[in-house]
Amino acid sequence: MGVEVVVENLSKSFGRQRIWHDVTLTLPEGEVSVMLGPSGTGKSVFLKCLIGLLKPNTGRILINGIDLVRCSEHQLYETRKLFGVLFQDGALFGSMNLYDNIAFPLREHTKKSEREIRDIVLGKMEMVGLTGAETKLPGEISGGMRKRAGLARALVLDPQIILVDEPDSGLDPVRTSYISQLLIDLNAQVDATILIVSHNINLARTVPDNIGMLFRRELVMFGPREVLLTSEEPAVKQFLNGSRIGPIGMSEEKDDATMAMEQAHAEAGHHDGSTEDVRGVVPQLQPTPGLPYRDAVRRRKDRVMRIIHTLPPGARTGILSSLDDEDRARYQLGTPLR
Ligand SMILES: Nc1ncnc2c1ncn2[C@@H]1O[C@H](COP(=O)(O)OP(=O)(O)OP(=O)(O)O)[C@@H](O)[C@H]1O
Repeated sequence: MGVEVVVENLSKSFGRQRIWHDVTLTLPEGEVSVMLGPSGTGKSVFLKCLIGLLKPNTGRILINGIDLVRCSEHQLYETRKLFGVLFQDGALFGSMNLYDNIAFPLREHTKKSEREIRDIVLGKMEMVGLTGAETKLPGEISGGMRKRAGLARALVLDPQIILVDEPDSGLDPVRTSYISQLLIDLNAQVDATILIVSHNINLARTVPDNIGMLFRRELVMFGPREVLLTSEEPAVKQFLNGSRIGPIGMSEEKDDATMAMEQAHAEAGHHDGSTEDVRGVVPQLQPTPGLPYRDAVRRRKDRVMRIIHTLPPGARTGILSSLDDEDRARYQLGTPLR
């Protein structure tokens, strides 16, 4: 299972340029979180600080009791092994085919035989829907496929924390929905802690368990998805609606069988992730039918129900209306009026 990441009073400047300060949040173990924010607010810098590629000026980043800001080089090296990172462009080597790109971390960091490597690489390629593309070069495939290949490579060392920088960048809305579904499916299968940096509203509405937002060099908020999605905070409302009014200034063909299967899933009530001018809390994506249940869902419900009395009314309503009869019995809430 994924590990918890605790960030306390983190600040980062480059020279005299303050990027953000006093950022405090916890990425709960095995849950999916999204960090939103307008361009240039330092989301990528935040990811790089988490993995130790950039050093924050003050604050702590605690993982398994180790503070990454102050630990030794050896501890940082060891802790980094817990991470898998998908960079914006996939960061693939242009001269290597997908198989060798994905095998690269295994050949660099492990003593596994080529036979073991083959099993792992093909397994991860299947997980991200790239079976059969082993010999393709990164330059020969679409942006969506490159993201998938980058994700497969991020997964080969079985990370407990997965950082994803703008999975939607350069993708059309349909491919973005597929990547969204893939991230939820991955979480169901590997139960890793996932942090996604994005400014895609649909992805933020439908994928994460928790959402935060950076704006004006601060973390405006971070918490259960229902809090941000029902927030009256002007910057948050404006951002979610993609409006100019507010404080923020200026692959592939699908075959018939797949289409029929997806239609059947939709008719069976599986939400497809689309949101058309929807306000407030929309249903969260669920794993594709046939995949395991996301363990994070139960853990998050327990966690959120413990703090629900501290949350704003809109968030409380959103959380309570997402509970089914079994949940209501579990949390001793009685039967709602229908
Ligand atoms: N290594 C660096 N040295 C100096 N300044 C940097 C460095 N890395 C990032 N910055 C600055 O930090 C600021 C935040 O950049 P960052 O890429 O984190 O923003 P972002 O929120 O991820 O933006 P976008 O959504 O457009 O990708 C920018 O002003 C950038 O120029």
